[in-house]
Amino acid sequence: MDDLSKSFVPAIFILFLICFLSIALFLKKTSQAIDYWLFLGSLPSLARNSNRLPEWFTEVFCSLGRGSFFIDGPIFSNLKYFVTCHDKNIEYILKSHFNNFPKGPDFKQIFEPLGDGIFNADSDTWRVQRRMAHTAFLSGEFKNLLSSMSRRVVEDQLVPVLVHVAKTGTTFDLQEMCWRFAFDVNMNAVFGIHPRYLSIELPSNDLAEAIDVAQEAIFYRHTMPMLSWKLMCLFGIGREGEVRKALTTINRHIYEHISQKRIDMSNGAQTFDLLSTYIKNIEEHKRSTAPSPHKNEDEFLRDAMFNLFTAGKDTIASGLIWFFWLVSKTPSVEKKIIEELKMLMSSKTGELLEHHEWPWVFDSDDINGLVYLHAALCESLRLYPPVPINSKTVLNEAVLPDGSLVKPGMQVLIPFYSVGRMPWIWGEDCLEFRPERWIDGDGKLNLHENVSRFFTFNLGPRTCLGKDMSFTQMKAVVAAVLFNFQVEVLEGQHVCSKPAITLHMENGLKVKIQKRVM
Ligand code: HEM
Repeated sequence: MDDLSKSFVPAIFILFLICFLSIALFLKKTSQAIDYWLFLGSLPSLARNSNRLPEWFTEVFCSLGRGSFFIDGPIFSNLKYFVTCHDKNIEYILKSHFNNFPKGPDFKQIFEPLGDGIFNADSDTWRVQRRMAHTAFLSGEFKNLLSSMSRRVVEDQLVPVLVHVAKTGTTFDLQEMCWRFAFDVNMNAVFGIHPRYLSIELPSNDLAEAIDVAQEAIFYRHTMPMLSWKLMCLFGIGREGEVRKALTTINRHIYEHISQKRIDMSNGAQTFDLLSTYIKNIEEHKRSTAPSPHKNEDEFLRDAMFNLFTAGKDTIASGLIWFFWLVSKTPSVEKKIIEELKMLMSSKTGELLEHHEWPWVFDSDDINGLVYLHAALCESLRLYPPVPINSKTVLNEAVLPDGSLVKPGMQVLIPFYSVGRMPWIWGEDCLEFRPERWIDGDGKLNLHENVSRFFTFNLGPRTCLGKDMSFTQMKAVVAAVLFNFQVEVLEGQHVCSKPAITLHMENGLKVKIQKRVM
């Protein structure tokens, strides 16, 4: 063979191989509803859809017609995601084989502003946090505080603001009101503080703003290679520079609240917020002989409180805003909610509706038992789960109930958003807002039937601790708003979700309200 042929043969072989791989990969691309590129894997698809992951995952599941798929990163990277909305897989990962699916080291680094708080912790650190939080949430005093405080914030802050905008006929952003409400209620519940962020003047609040900055940066960390945001963090530039400043503000506020609380408690103040409960718990522990589980008490309290606060604030606001939007598009549901509230009011007061005082605020204990309102909230949380995607890391290789093989170090993504939108889980009418699916033939809530497919509050040992608290707060707001006001969502708005860890609206929800005439 001459020299020319010698160099031609390998070149032709390589060309043939490339053609073969390209055709194979092209075929894979067209059959999988998610692009697969030579060398790059599915990274281009992931990047293109990174600002609409919940919607994109839902589209992929529907076009594949099955509940799981893999996303491969570039050929030489170890990036590999397993995405699943298969109900049996979810139960396996979150419940029956919970220990094999921790949050993992990457999660902890991305969410490092949360410190060692409950969201960011695994194994023993998590167990300590979970035990303390569980005790605090279950206490009768805390539950009482929560229901009286939800009513107070609605009565003293939310309703007066809404009466004001109704009288002036002003257009306003309902999402912002929900944010402000959730901020105030959770400051009360966690720190025992009354910031009045929700008031007619719509004041600014540096803590609220700093938390938003930190949360946004955490979200964008998910979309970048770790090395790049870590370098930005090291040099304090871009979003990472803003996070540094935001964290200084957040820490200053939280440490101030902790030391003020200690002073108040040593002066004999009786408070039942979560911070007080934690401090009492730590003091009791010190009196026992057991070694303290906390290296630095204030740091422990800072992490614990910051986690509890962020857990409650954004989720409640998100749950509320999508609910109001769905109700505005479904007048039949609104009508039934108002009928239920009217009946409650008449039964409580014996008054004729025409004579009731306006605005009217319900007691949390009374509205907690309303069946249709509860069903409507569950239905909205199914379609718009405030935490749209949960993520876990695989510890040991496992074969999941649908036969998928997951390997150590792989990231598992569970899009709760998609779970609520799969016809094979919720039926062909899964995209309809139909609270009736939560009510049985006897007119009672059939939560039991939905327990194995409604994952909005997570499942298993890490189930949300604030579920009851969330319903109490959301019902208090919904009852006050819908019973007293007619909410008109302005036409022509583009309502879509914002890329974030919790599901918010990108452009808010502009509304006008007026007094409801019964
Ligand atoms: C509609 C409102 C809410 C929804 C949909 C919701 C949903 C969730 C979800 C999906 C998780 C699991 C997160 C994960 O594993 O990373 C979670 C955990 C948690 N939630 Fe909620 N949540 C809501 C409101 C609240 C409120 C008001 C609180 C009270 C402060 C709260 C406290 C917690 C806590 C402490 C955890 C951590 C549980 C653990 O890791 O052991 N949540 N929640």
